[in-house]
Amino acid sequence: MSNTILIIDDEKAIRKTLAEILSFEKYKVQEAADGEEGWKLFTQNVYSAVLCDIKMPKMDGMEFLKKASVYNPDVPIILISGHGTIESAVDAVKEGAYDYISKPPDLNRLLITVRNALDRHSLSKETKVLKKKIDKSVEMIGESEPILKIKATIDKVAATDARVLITGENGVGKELVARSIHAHSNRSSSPLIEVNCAAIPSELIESELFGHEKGSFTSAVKQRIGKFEQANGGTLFLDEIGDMSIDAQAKVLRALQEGKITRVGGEKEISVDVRVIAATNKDLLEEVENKNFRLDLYHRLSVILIKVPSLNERIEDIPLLVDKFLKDIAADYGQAPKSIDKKAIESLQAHDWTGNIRELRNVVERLVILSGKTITAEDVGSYVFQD
Ligand SMILES: Nc1ncnc2c1ncn2[C@@H]1O[C@H](COP(=O)(O)OP(=O)(O)OP(=O)(O)O)[C@@H](O)[C@H]1O
Repeated sequence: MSNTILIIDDEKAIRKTLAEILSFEKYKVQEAADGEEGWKLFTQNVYSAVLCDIKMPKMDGMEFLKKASVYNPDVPIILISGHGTIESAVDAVKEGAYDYISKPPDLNRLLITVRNALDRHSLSKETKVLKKKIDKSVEMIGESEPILKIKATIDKVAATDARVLITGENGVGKELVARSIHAHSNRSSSPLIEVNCAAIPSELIESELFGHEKGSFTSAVKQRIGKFEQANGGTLFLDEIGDMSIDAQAKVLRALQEGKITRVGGEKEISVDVRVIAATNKDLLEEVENKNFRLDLYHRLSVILIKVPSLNERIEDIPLLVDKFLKDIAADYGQAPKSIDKKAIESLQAHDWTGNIRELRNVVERLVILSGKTITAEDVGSYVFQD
Protein backbone atom coordinates (compact mmCIF):
# COMPACT_ATOMS: atom_id res chain seq x y z
CA MET A 1 0.00 0.00 0.00
CA SER A 2 2.90 2.34 0.62
CA ASN A 3 3.21 3.16 -3.09
CA THR A 4 -0.45 3.81 -3.53
CA ILE A 5 -2.24 7.06 -4.25
CA LEU A 6 -5.58 7.61 -2.57
CA ILE A 7 -8.23 9.44 -4.63
CA ILE A 8 -11.12 10.95 -2.69
CA ASP A 9 -13.93 12.49 -4.73
CA ASP A 10 -17.69 12.19 -4.53
CA GLU A 11 -18.04 12.74 -8.28
CA LYS A 12 -17.69 9.31 -9.70
CA ALA A 13 -16.76 10.49 -13.19
CA ILE A 14 -13.85 12.62 -11.95
CA ARG A 15 -12.68 9.86 -9.61
CA LYS A 16 -12.69 7.32 -12.41
CA THR A 17 -10.88 9.65 -14.83
CA LEU A 18 -8.14 10.33 -12.29
CA ALA A 19 -7.84 6.65 -11.42
CA GLU A 20 -7.61 5.71 -15.10
CA ILE A 21 -4.95 8.28 -15.90
CA LEU A 22 -2.83 7.31 -12.90
CA SER A 23 -3.28 3.55 -13.43
CA PHE A 24 -2.29 4.01 -17.05
CA GLU A 25 0.93 5.59 -15.79
CA LYS A 26 1.44 2.45 -13.63
CA TYR A 27 0.58 4.06 -10.31
CA LYS A 28 -1.40 2.02 -7.82
CA VAL A 29 -4.57 3.79 -6.81
CA GLN A 30 -7.36 3.39 -4.32
CA GLU A 31 -10.65 5.26 -4.39
CA ALA A 32 -12.95 6.70 -1.77
CA ALA A 33 -16.39 8.18 -2.53
CA ASP A 34 -16.40 10.81 0.21
CA GLY A 35 -14.24 12.43 2.88
CA GLU A 36 -15.35 10.07 5.59
CA GLU A 37 -14.53 6.95 3.62
CA GLY A 38 -11.23 8.56 2.58
CA TRP A 39 -10.36 9.33 6.18
CA LYS A 40 -11.08 5.75 7.20
CA LEU A 41 -8.75 4.42 4.51
CA PHE A 42 -6.13 7.03 5.36
CA THR A 43 -5.96 5.88 8.96
CA GLN A 44 -5.78 2.22 8.00
CA ASN A 45 -3.10 2.41 5.32
CA VAL A 46 -0.02 4.39 4.43
CA TYR A 47 -0.29 6.25 1.12
CA SER A 48 2.38 8.01 -0.89
CA ALA A 49 0.02 10.82 -1.82
CA VAL A 50 -3.65 11.77 -1.64
CA LEU A 51 -5.80 13.51 -4.25
CA CYS A 52 -8.77 15.00 -2.47
CA ASP A 53 -11.77 16.97 -3.73
CA ILE A 54 -12.58 20.12 -1.77
CA LYS A 55 -16.36 20.08 -1.90
CA MET A 56 -17.77 16.83 -0.65
CA PRO A 57 -20.60 15.69 1.62
CA LYS A 58 -19.91 14.31 5.13
CA MET A 59 -16.29 15.47 5.45
CA ASP A 60 -15.02 18.11 3.02
CA GLY A 61 -11.49 18.39 1.63
CA MET A 62 -10.44 21.15 4.01
CA GLU A 63 -11.43 19.13 7.04
CA PHE A 64 -9.70 16.07 5.64
CA LEU A 65 -6.55 18.12 5.07
CA LYS A 66 -6.57 19.44 8.62
CA LYS A 67 -6.95 15.99 10.16
CA ALA A 68 -4.56 14.26 7.79
CA SER A 69 -1.76 16.73 8.27
CA VAL A 70 -1.89 16.15 12.00
CA TYR A 71 -2.26 12.38 11.69
CA ASN A 72 0.52 11.90 9.15
CA PRO A 73 2.19 15.11 7.96
CA ASP A 74 4.53 13.22 5.63
CA VAL A 75 1.87 12.30 3.07
CA PRO A 76 1.49 15.05 0.45
CA ILE A 77 -2.11 16.05 -0.16
CA ILE A 78 -3.18 17.48 -3.50
CA LEU A 79 -6.57 19.13 -3.49
CA ILE A 80 -8.94 19.01 -6.44
CA SER A 81 -10.76 22.26 -6.86
CA GLY A 82 -13.91 23.07 -8.84
CA HIS A 83 -14.93 26.51 -10.11
CA GLY A 84 -16.20 27.74 -6.80
CA THR A 85 -13.34 26.49 -4.68
CA ILE A 86 -10.18 27.99 -6.20
CA GLU A 87 -9.84 30.40 -3.30
CA SER A 88 -10.14 27.62 -0.77
CA ALA A 89 -7.51 25.69 -2.70
CA VAL A 90 -5.09 28.57 -2.46
CA ASP A 91 -5.79 28.87 1.27
CA ALA A 92 -5.29 25.13 1.63
CA VAL A 93 -1.83 25.32 0.13
CA LYS A 94 -1.02 27.97 2.70
CA GLU A 95 -2.25 25.58 5.37
CA GLY A 96 -0.01 22.76 4.26
CA ALA A 97 -1.63 21.09 1.25
CA TYR A 98 1.06 20.10 -1.23
CA ASP A 99 -0.67 21.67 -4.23
CA TYR A 100 -4.01 21.76 -6.01
CA ILE A 101 -5.32 20.87 -9.44
CA SER A 102 -8.43 22.24 -11.10
CA LYS A 103 -11.42 20.41 -12.50
CA PRO A 104 -11.57 19.11 -15.14
CA PRO A 105 -8.10 17.70 -14.53
CA ASP A 106 -5.47 18.64 -17.08
CA LEU A 107 -3.45 15.54 -17.88
CA ASN A 108 0.02 17.08 -17.86
CA ARG A 109 -0.53 19.24 -14.83
CA LEU A 110 -1.93 16.24 -12.94
CA LEU A 111 1.01 14.01 -13.77
CA ILE A 112 3.64 16.62 -12.98
CA THR A 113 2.01 17.46 -9.65
CA VAL A 114 1.71 13.81 -8.67
CA ARG A 115 5.29 13.05 -9.68
CA ASN A 116 6.63 15.99 -7.64
CA ALA A 117 4.52 15.05 -4.65
CA LEU A 118 5.80 11.47 -4.76
CA ASP A 119 9.38 12.69 -5.03
CA ARG A 120 8.89 14.81 -1.96
CA HIS A 121 7.36 11.88 -0.12
CA SER A 122 10.26 9.55 -0.86
CA LEU A 123 12.78 12.26 0.01
CA SER A 124 11.22 12.84 3.40
CA LYS A 125 11.18 9.09 4.02
CA GLU A 126 14.85 8.80 3.12
CA THR A 127 15.75 11.70 5.37
CA LYS A 128 14.00 10.00 8.25
CA VAL A 129 15.88 6.75 7.73
CA LEU A 130 19.18 8.63 7.56
CA LYS A 131 18.42 10.64 10.67
CA LYS A 132 17.59 7.47 12.50
CA LYS A 133 20.88 5.90 11.50
CA ILE A 134 22.84 8.87 12.78
CA ASP A 135 20.89 9.32 15.96
CA LYS A 136 21.59 6.01 17.65
CA SER A 137 19.79 6.82 20.84
CA VAL A 138 21.50 6.07 24.13
CA GLU A 139 18.35 6.34 26.17
CA MET A 140 17.92 3.25 28.34
CA ILE A 141 14.28 2.47 28.83
CA GLY A 142 13.26 0.82 32.10
CA GLU A 143 12.28 1.58 35.67
CA SER A 144 12.91 -1.88 37.10
CA GLU A 145 15.33 -2.22 39.99
CA PRO A 146 18.17 -3.78 37.96
CA ILE A 147 17.92 -1.08 35.29
CA LEU A 148 17.84 1.73 37.86
CA LYS A 149 20.94 0.19 39.42
CA ILE A 150 22.70 0.08 36.05
CA LYS A 151 21.78 3.71 35.35
CA ALA A 152 23.18 4.73 38.75
CA THR A 153 26.40 2.82 38.04
CA ILE A 154 26.70 4.48 34.64
CA ASP A 155 26.33 7.89 36.29
CA LYS A 156 29.12 7.09 38.71
CA VAL A 157 31.62 5.51 36.33
CA ALA A 158 31.05 7.61 33.22
CA ALA A 159 33.21 10.53 34.32
CA THR A 160 36.11 8.28 35.35
CA ASP A 161 38.40 6.48 32.95
CA ALA A 162 37.75 3.15 34.68
CA ARG A 163 37.49 0.16 32.38
CA VAL A 164 34.11 -1.49 32.38
CA LEU A 165 33.23 -5.09 31.57
CA ILE A 166 29.59 -5.53 30.58
CA THR A 167 28.14 -9.02 30.68
CA GLY A 168 24.75 -10.45 29.75
CA GLU A 169 23.00 -12.63 27.22
CA ASN A 170 22.58 -11.71 23.57
CA GLY A 171 20.50 -8.65 22.83
CA VAL A 172 19.95 -7.54 26.44
CA GLY A 173 21.38 -4.08 25.80
CA LYS A 174 25.13 -4.39 26.47
CA GLU A 175 26.07 -2.15 23.58
CA LEU A 176 23.54 0.41 24.73
CA VAL A 177 25.20 0.48 28.18
CA ALA A 178 28.59 1.05 26.53
CA ARG A 179 27.22 3.87 24.36
CA SER A 180 25.53 5.41 27.36
CA ILE A 181 28.78 5.39 29.40
CA HIS A 182 30.62 7.06 26.54
CA ALA A 183 27.87 9.63 26.01
CA HIS A 184 27.94 10.63 29.68
CA SER A 185 31.74 10.75 29.88
CA ASN A 186 34.19 13.61 29.35
CA ARG A 187 35.20 11.81 26.19
CA SER A 188 31.81 12.17 24.52
CA SER A 189 33.02 14.71 21.97
CA SER A 190 35.65 12.20 20.79
CA PRO A 191 34.70 9.01 18.97
CA LEU A 192 33.33 5.79 20.33
CA ILE A 193 34.90 3.10 18.18
CA GLU A 194 33.36 -0.35 18.19
CA VAL A 195 35.07 -3.62 17.36
CA ASN A 196 33.16 -6.85 17.17
CA CYS A 197 35.89 -9.28 18.13
CA ALA A 198 33.83 -12.31 17.10
CA ALA A 199 33.36 -11.03 13.56
CA ILE A 200 37.02 -10.55 12.69
CA PRO A 201 39.15 -13.55 11.70
CA SER A 202 42.00 -14.06 14.18
CA GLU A 203 44.69 -13.39 11.56
CA LEU A 204 43.22 -9.96 10.88
CA ILE A 205 42.35 -8.81 14.38
CA GLU A 206 45.81 -7.49 15.14
CA SER A 207 45.84 -5.26 12.08
CA GLU A 208 42.24 -4.21 12.79
CA LEU A 209 43.08 -3.14 16.34
CA PHE A 210 46.59 -1.74 15.90
CA GLY A 211 46.76 -0.91 12.21
CA HIS A 212 49.59 -1.86 9.88
CA GLU A 213 52.38 -0.36 7.84
CA LYS A 214 52.41 -0.63 4.08
CA GLY A 215 53.83 -3.94 2.91
CA SER A 216 53.77 -5.60 6.32
CA PHE A 217 51.87 -8.54 4.84
CA THR A 218 50.68 -9.48 1.36
CA SER A 219 47.39 -7.63 1.38
CA ALA A 220 48.74 -4.61 3.25
CA VAL A 221 48.94 -2.40 0.18
CA LYS A 222 48.83 0.81 2.13
CA GLN A 223 49.26 2.01 5.67
CA ARG A 224 46.23 1.60 7.87
CA ILE A 225 45.27 3.17 11.16
CA GLY A 226 43.86 0.70 13.67
CA LYS A 227 40.90 1.02 16.02
CA PHE A 228 43.05 1.95 19.03
CA GLU A 229 44.41 4.95 17.19
CA GLN A 230 41.00 5.85 15.77
CA ALA A 231 39.61 5.89 19.31
CA ASN A 232 42.38 8.15 20.59
CA GLY A 233 40.88 10.58 23.11
CA GLY A 234 37.65 8.60 23.09
CA THR A 235 36.39 5.14 23.92
CA LEU A 236 37.11 1.75 22.38
CA PHE A 237 34.27 -0.73 22.74
CA LEU A 238 35.48 -4.31 22.42
CA ASP A 239 32.31 -6.30 21.86
CA GLU A 240 32.31 -10.10 22.19
CA ILE A 241 35.71 -9.94 23.86
CA GLY A 242 35.30 -13.59 24.94
CA ASP A 243 35.81 -14.59 21.30
CA MET A 244 39.19 -12.92 20.91
CA SER A 245 42.09 -15.24 20.15
CA ILE A 246 44.72 -15.81 22.87
CA ASP A 247 47.35 -14.18 20.63
CA ALA A 248 45.36 -11.02 20.20
CA GLN A 249 44.58 -11.00 23.94
CA ALA A 250 48.31 -10.77 24.71
CA LYS A 251 48.65 -7.74 22.45
CA VAL A 252 45.60 -6.02 23.87
CA LEU A 253 46.94 -6.63 27.37
CA ARG A 254 50.19 -4.93 26.44
CA ALA A 255 48.35 -1.97 24.95
CA LEU A 256 46.32 -1.61 28.13
CA GLN A 257 49.33 -1.93 30.42
CA GLU A 258 51.52 0.51 28.57
CA GLY A 259 49.07 2.81 26.86
CA LYS A 260 51.09 2.27 23.70
CA ILE A 261 50.61 0.30 20.52
CA THR A 262 52.76 -0.69 17.57
CA ARG A 263 51.31 -1.05 14.09
CA VAL A 264 51.76 -4.47 12.47
CA GLY A 265 55.04 -4.33 10.58
CA GLY A 266 55.92 -1.06 12.29
CA GLU A 267 58.77 -0.17 14.59
CA LYS A 268 57.75 2.83 16.55
CA GLU A 269 55.52 2.79 19.57
CA ILE A 270 52.53 5.08 19.44
CA SER A 271 50.95 6.42 22.64
CA VAL A 272 47.20 6.20 22.75
CA ASP A 273 44.76 7.67 25.23
CA VAL A 274 41.84 5.30 25.06
CA ARG A 275 39.23 4.20 27.52
CA VAL A 276 38.31 0.57 26.97
CA ILE A 277 34.86 -0.86 27.57
CA ALA A 278 34.40 -4.55 26.82
CA ALA A 279 31.33 -6.76 26.59
CA THR A 280 30.69 -10.47 26.40
CA ASN A 281 27.88 -12.97 26.62
CA LYS A 282 30.32 -15.59 27.88
CA ASP A 283 31.26 -16.37 31.46
CA LEU A 284 34.82 -15.07 31.24
CA LEU A 285 35.99 -16.73 34.45
CA GLU A 286 34.85 -20.06 33.06
CA GLU A 287 36.75 -19.21 29.88
CA VAL A 288 39.78 -18.49 32.04
CA GLU A 289 39.45 -21.93 33.65
CA ASN A 290 39.19 -23.53 30.22
CA LYS A 291 42.35 -21.66 29.19
CA ASN A 292 40.54 -19.67 26.53
CA PHE A 293 40.92 -16.32 28.25
CA ARG A 294 43.84 -14.70 30.06
CA LEU A 295 43.23 -14.03 33.73
CA ASP A 296 45.50 -10.96 33.71
CA LEU A 297 43.48 -9.45 30.86
CA TYR A 298 40.27 -10.27 32.70
CA HIS A 299 41.53 -8.30 35.71
CA ARG A 300 42.57 -5.37 33.55
CA LEU A 301 39.17 -5.18 31.91
CA SER A 302 36.89 -5.78 34.85
CA VAL A 303 37.56 -2.82 37.12
CA ILE A 304 33.83 -2.15 37.03
CA LEU A 305 31.47 -5.01 36.25
CA ILE A 306 27.99 -4.39 34.91
CA LYS A 307 25.71 -7.35 34.45
CA VAL A 308 22.73 -6.57 32.26
CA PRO A 309 19.83 -8.79 33.31
CA SER A 310 17.71 -10.67 30.83
CA LEU A 311 14.26 -9.35 30.00
CA ASN A 312 12.74 -12.21 31.98
CA GLU A 313 14.20 -10.71 35.12
CA ARG A 314 12.55 -7.36 34.53
CA ILE A 315 9.22 -8.00 32.87
CA GLU A 316 7.87 -4.83 34.52
CA ASP A 317 9.89 -2.93 31.89
CA ILE A 318 8.05 -4.63 29.02
CA PRO A 319 5.17 -2.09 28.86
CA LEU A 320 7.66 0.81 28.68
CA LEU A 321 9.76 -0.92 26.05
CA VAL A 322 6.72 -1.86 23.97
CA ASP A 323 5.49 1.72 24.14
CA LYS A 324 8.87 3.03 22.99
CA PHE A 325 9.05 0.51 20.15
CA LEU A 326 5.49 1.34 19.02
CA LYS A 327 6.51 4.99 18.77
CA ASP A 328 9.82 4.24 17.01
CA ILE A 329 8.18 1.91 14.50
CA ALA A 330 5.38 4.39 13.79
CA ALA A 331 8.00 7.07 13.13
CA ASP A 332 9.86 4.71 10.79
CA TYR A 333 6.69 3.94 8.85
CA GLY A 334 5.42 7.51 8.90
CA GLN A 335 2.25 6.43 10.69
CA ALA A 336 0.47 7.29 13.91
CA PRO A 337 1.48 4.83 16.66
CA LYS A 338 -0.83 1.87 17.18
CA SER A 339 -2.06 1.17 20.67
CA ILE A 340 -1.90 -2.09 22.54
CA ASP A 341 -4.37 -3.35 25.12
CA LYS A 342 -3.57 -4.52 28.64
CA LYS A 343 -4.20 -8.20 27.96
CA ALA A 344 -1.81 -8.15 25.00
CA ILE A 345 0.91 -6.65 27.21
CA GLU A 346 0.28 -9.33 29.83
CA SER A 347 0.57 -12.00 27.22
CA LEU A 348 3.91 -10.56 26.08
CA GLN A 349 5.08 -10.47 29.70
CA ALA A 350 4.23 -14.14 30.12
CA HIS A 351 6.52 -15.14 27.23
CA ASP A 352 10.01 -16.54 27.81
CA TRP A 353 12.25 -13.91 26.21
CA THR A 354 15.60 -15.53 26.99
CA GLY A 355 16.85 -12.03 27.60
CA ASN A 356 16.37 -10.60 24.20
CA ILE A 357 15.20 -7.02 23.65
CA ARG A 358 15.95 -7.23 19.94
CA GLU A 359 13.45 -10.10 19.71
CA LEU A 360 10.85 -8.02 21.58
CA ARG A 361 11.30 -5.20 19.08
CA ASN A 362 10.84 -7.58 16.14
CA VAL A 363 7.70 -8.96 17.74
CA VAL A 364 6.27 -5.46 18.21
CA GLU A 365 7.07 -4.62 14.58
CA ARG A 366 5.32 -7.79 13.41
CA LEU A 367 2.28 -6.89 15.51
CA VAL A 368 2.19 -3.35 14.12
CA ILE A 369 2.19 -4.69 10.57
CA LEU A 370 -0.37 -7.44 11.05
CA SER A 371 -2.79 -6.10 13.66
CA GLY A 372 -5.57 -3.52 13.50
CA LYS A 373 -5.38 -0.12 15.16
CA THR A 374 -5.26 -1.63 18.63
CA ILE A 375 -3.10 -4.67 19.22
CA THR A 376 -5.00 -7.29 21.22
CA ALA A 377 -4.10 -10.48 23.09
CA GLU A 378 -5.62 -12.41 20.16
CA ASP A 379 -3.15 -10.72 17.80
CA VAL A 380 -0.31 -11.72 20.11
CA GLY A 381 -1.69 -15.27 20.14
CA SER A 382 -2.02 -15.60 16.40
CA TYR A 383 0.95 -13.61 15.11
CA VAL A 384 3.62 -14.05 17.73
CA PHE A 385 3.52 -17.30 19.55
CA GLN A 386 1.82 -19.41 16.90
CA ASP A 387 4.47 -22.08 16.77
N1 LIG B 1 16.90 -0.60 28.06
C1 LIG B 1 16.71 -0.43 26.75
N2 LIG B 1 15.95 0.55 26.33
C2 LIG B 1 15.72 0.74 25.00
N3 LIG B 1 16.25 0.00 24.04
C3 LIG B 1 17.03 -1.00 24.41
C4 LIG B 1 17.32 -1.26 25.78
N4 LIG B 1 18.15 -2.30 25.85
C5 LIG B 1 18.37 -2.67 24.58
N5 LIG B 1 17.71 -1.89 23.71
C6 LIG B 1 17.71 -2.02 22.25
O1 LIG B 1 17.73 -3.42 21.96
C7 LIG B 1 18.62 -3.72 20.90
C8 LIG B 1 19.69 -4.68 21.37
O2 LIG B 1 20.53 -4.03 22.30
P1 LIG B 1 22.15 -4.13 22.24
O3 LIG B 1 22.63 -4.19 20.84
O4 LIG B 1 22.66 -3.08 23.13
O5 LIG B 1 22.30 -5.55 22.91
P2 LIG B 1 23.62 -6.41 23.12
O6 LIG B 1 23.47 -7.05 24.44
O7 LIG B 1 24.83 -5.56 22.88
O8 LIG B 1 23.45 -7.46 21.98
P3 LIG B 1 24.55 -8.53 21.43
O9 LIG B 1 24.91 -9.41 22.56
O10 LIG B 1 23.79 -9.24 20.36
O11 LIG B 1 25.69 -7.69 20.91
C9 LIG B 1 19.19 -2.39 20.44
O12 LIG B 1 18.41 -1.93 19.36
C10 LIG B 1 19.00 -1.49 21.64
O13 LIG B 1 18.90 -0.13 21.29
